[in-house]
Amino acid sequence: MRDPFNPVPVTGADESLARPRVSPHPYATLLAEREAARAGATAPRRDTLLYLNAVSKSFDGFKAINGLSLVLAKGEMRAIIGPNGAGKTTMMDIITGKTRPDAGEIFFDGETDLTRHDEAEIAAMGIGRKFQKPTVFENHSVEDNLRLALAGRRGVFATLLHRESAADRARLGEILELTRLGPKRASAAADLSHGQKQWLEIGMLLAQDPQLLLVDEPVAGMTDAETEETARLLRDIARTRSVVVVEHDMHFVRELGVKVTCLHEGAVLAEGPLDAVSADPKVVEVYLGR
Ligand SMILES: Nc1ncnc2c1ncn2[C@@H]1O[C@H](COP(=O)(O)OP(=O)(O)OP(=O)(O)O)[C@@H](O)[C@H]1O
Repeated sequence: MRDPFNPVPVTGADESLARPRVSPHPYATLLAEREAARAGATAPRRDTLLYLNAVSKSFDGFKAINGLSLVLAKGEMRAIIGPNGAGKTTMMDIITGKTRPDAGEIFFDGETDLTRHDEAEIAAMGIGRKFQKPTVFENHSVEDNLRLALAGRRGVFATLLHRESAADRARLGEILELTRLGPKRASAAADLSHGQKQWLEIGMLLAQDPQLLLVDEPVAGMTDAETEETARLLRDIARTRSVVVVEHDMHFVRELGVKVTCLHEGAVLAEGPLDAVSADPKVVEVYLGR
């Protein structure tokens, strides 16, 4: 027979089911509410690859980054523009753990708090950074540069003992094709053009299979043809991973055809399609007022 005040049947097998229902303790209710609030607060960052909220960083009292908030979706490519000193490099330094922020939140892939990790850990998590100047091994062939990068995670001894697997060979072929360096695979890196060296370095980063690639002024010093090819290359890369590109060259940014964030004095001044951002009077003023 069922207890009319307790619809749970008394079976005897599980005594917990037989206990009468009581209202939760007010403290339990408070905890549940807090948990729900926390889940609500973290919901927006779950769908994002990179989440910066109210990030600040001062150098000797000067606010290089000042309440910067930025959200990058999984699989998104974003162009970051802004006049000299806007905080673009400092932002990249903070994301990659080279510089620690004074305040603010930075989450990677929804849940990982980047402010609790150092540079090496952040790189190992899948955030690759391409600096402006290419740093390839000049005396090695294109292929060997990529092989070293592919083997990078194994460590030096393991690399020396390692025999190239079919998977590595396939990946090498993919990266050569993606970076437009297939015909140059046997050439020494020293013999590549400036643009090709940049592509090789991008290929070396791809060998680490990053989820997020940060690229600092990739087309500085490139020919117009190389600049256009780099835009295509980055668009190809962004099919499988997220990319943040810092760039001054507006022709190149237009070629990328992605959402643009304009930084100024360490915060976001404007965000949206390039045409809208470049027509924004605030943006025009900071660029013309330089
Ligand atoms: N380590 C540091 N010590 C002191 N000041 C710094 C340091 N790093 C950056 N700054 C200052 O912070 C501000 C932002 O610099 P940052 O290099 O991030 O700008 P940027 O947008 O990358 O500029 P650019 O386009 O010229 O590379 C600048 O005023 C710079 O002088």
